[in-house]
Amino acid sequence: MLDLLDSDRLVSHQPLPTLLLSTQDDRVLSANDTAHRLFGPETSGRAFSELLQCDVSIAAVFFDAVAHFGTYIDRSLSLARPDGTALRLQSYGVQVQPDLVLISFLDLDEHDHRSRVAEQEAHQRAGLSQWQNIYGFFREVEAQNHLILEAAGEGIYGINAMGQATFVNRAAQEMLGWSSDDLIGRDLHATIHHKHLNGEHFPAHTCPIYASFRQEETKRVDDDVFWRKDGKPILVEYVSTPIYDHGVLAGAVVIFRDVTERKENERKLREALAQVEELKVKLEQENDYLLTEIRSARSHTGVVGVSPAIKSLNARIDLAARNKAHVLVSGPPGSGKSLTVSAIHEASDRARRPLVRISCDHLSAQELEAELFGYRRGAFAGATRDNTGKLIMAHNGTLHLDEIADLPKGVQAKLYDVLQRGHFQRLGDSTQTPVSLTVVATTSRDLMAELRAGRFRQDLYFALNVFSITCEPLHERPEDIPYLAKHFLDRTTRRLRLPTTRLSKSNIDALTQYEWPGNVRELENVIERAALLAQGGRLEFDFQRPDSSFAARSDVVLTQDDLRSLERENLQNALRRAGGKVSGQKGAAAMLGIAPTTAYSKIKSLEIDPKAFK
Ligand SMILES: Nc1ncnc2c1ncn2[C@@H]1O[C@H](COP(=O)(O)OP(=O)(O)OP(=O)(O)O)[C@@H](O)[C@H]1O
Repeated sequence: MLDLLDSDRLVSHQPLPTLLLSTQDDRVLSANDTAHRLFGPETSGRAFSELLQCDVSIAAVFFDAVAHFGTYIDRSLSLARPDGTALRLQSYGVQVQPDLVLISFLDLDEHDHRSRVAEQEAHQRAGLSQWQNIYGFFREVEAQNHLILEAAGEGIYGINAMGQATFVNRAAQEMLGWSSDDLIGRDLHATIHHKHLNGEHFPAHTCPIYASFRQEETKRVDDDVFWRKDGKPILVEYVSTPIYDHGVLAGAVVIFRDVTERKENERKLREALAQVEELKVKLEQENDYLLTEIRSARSHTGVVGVSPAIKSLNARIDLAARNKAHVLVSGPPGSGKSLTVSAIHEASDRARRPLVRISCDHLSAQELEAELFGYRRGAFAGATRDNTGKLIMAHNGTLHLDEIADLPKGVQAKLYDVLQRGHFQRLGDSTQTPVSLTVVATTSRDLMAELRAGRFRQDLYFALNVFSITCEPLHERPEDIPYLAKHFLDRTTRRLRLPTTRLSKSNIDALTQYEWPGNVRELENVIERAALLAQGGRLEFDFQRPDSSFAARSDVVLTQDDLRSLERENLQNALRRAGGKVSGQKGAAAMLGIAPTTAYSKIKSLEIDPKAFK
C-alpha cells in the first residue's frame, strides 16, 4: 500500500488533473493542483462517487476495464465543477495496485477552446507574415512609382473626389511655382485653374478635370492655362484620367505639359506667316501699282486734246474697249498710238489683266517666234530654260503688237492660226495651250500698202483690222498743242520739282507754228528740255529733232531698212510741207533737190500716197 507521501508525489508529476483513488473505499486518496483547480479545493479525501455527474454504474464499468486492461481511456465519466456543472472529460485510468487507480482527466471543453485559439493564432501568424510580404511589395511598388512620378518631365498631380490635391510631383511644383506642401489638401481648381487666360472666371463645374471624374472618362485638353504662385499664367496641355481605389472612384490624375514656349513659337510662326501673306498681298498690289504707274506714265493723265480728231479718238477708244474685237491703230510715229492702246486696255474689262507689248521691228523671225509663243527648255540650242511666251502672258488681257507691219510673214501665219483656233503649241511642247487674246496692233506704216505689196498677209490684216483707229499727226490738229504743252510742262515741273513755269502767248504761238514732224513725242521732248533749261520762268524752245535722230548721231550705222525709212520719212516731210505737191517750184521734188520724175518713182517705190498730204 502506498503511503500518503508517495501518493502525493505520484499525482503531482502528472501534467493533467489527476486523482489517486481507492476503488475499494470509493475514496480520493490524493489530487494534484490542477485537479483541485478543476474539481475544487476539497477534492482530496472525498468520496469519488460524490464527484460524479454520471451514474455510478458507468464508473464501475470504467474501473472494471482499467482493472482488466491495466490502462483504459474513454469519455464515459463525467465529473462536476465546483459550481456543480458537468465537465466533459476524457479519462485515462491506470491500475497502480489491485485497488488503487490513478486517473487523469482531459477537460474536453478546455481542450477544444485551446485548440481553437491555437488554430486562430496559427492562422493569424500565417496571415501576418503574408500581409508583411504584401506590405513590403506595395512599399516597393510605391517607392518605384514615387521615383517614376518624381523623375517624369511632365507635371503630374492627383486630386481626390473633392478636388483636393493628394500628390504633386517635382516637375509640377517647378512649373507651378507652388511646393507640394502648399498644395496638398488644397482645392486645386481654385488655386491654379480658377480663371481663363483672358482673366474671365473659370467655374469649377465647367472644368474638364472635374468632368473627367464626374463622367468617369479621360479628358484631353490642349489649350488651357494654369496659374503659377507668382500670378503668371502658363499655357498647358493636359490629360485628366479618373482613378479608382478598390473599384471606387477616388479622384483624378492630371498629367500636364508647359507649352507656353511652344505656343509662343507657334504664335510667332503664325504671325510671321501672316506677315509674309501681307507682304505678298502688298507686293502684288505694288506690282499692280507699278503696272498702273508704267501705264499711266505712258498715258500720263489720259488722252489730252480738244480737237475733233482727239474727240473722235476718245470715242473710238471707248468703243474698242467695250468690244473684245482686235484693233488696228495706225498713225505716224509719236502720234499717240501706244497711248491709245493703253487707254483701250485701261477702259476695257481686261484692265486688271496684263497689257503685254512686243515690238515687231527689232527682232528676227526666230526671236519673235520664241518671244511670242514661248518654248520648252531644250527646244533649240540656247533654250536653257522654259519661256512662257507673251501669248500666255497676255491670256485674257491685251497683246500689243507694235509695228505689226514688220512682223515676218511666217510668224504672221502662225499668229493668224492662234487667233483662229484659240490655242497653239509652244516650241518643243507636244501639247496645245489654249489662249484667249485681244490683240491691239499698231503701225506707223500704211498696212494696206504693205498688204498690196504682198508683205502682209491678207487674212491677218482682216483679222486685226476688225476695228481701226487712226492717230492724226499733230500738225493736223494744232488746237491740241497748247493743251498738250501745258500738260507736259506741268508734269515735268512736278516730276522734277522745278519752279512753276507758265506758257506765254508767244510760247504758244511758236509751238503752233512749228510742223512737229515727230508729233506729240517731239512736243513732249521740246517742252521737257525747255522746262529744264527755263531761265527765270522763261521758256525757250529748241525745235531741233531729238538727239536720237539719225542725223544727230554720227557713230550710228544704218541698215538698208533704216535708210529706206529715213528716206521715206524725209520724202513724207517734204510732201507735207508742200501740201502734197510733188513737182513745181514749191513742190517736194524742188524742196529735196531732185527731179520730179525721181520724186515720183521714189514715192511709188516707198509706197507713199501724196494725196494724203493735200
Ligand atoms: N493725246 C495725247 N495726250 C497726252 N499724251 C500724248 C498724247 N498723244 C501722245 N502722247 C504722248 O506722247 C508720247 C508718244 O506717244 P506714243 O508713244 O503713244 O506714240 P506712238 O504713236 O505709239 O509712237 P511710236 O509709233 O513711235 O511708238 C507718249 O509719251 C505719249 O504719252
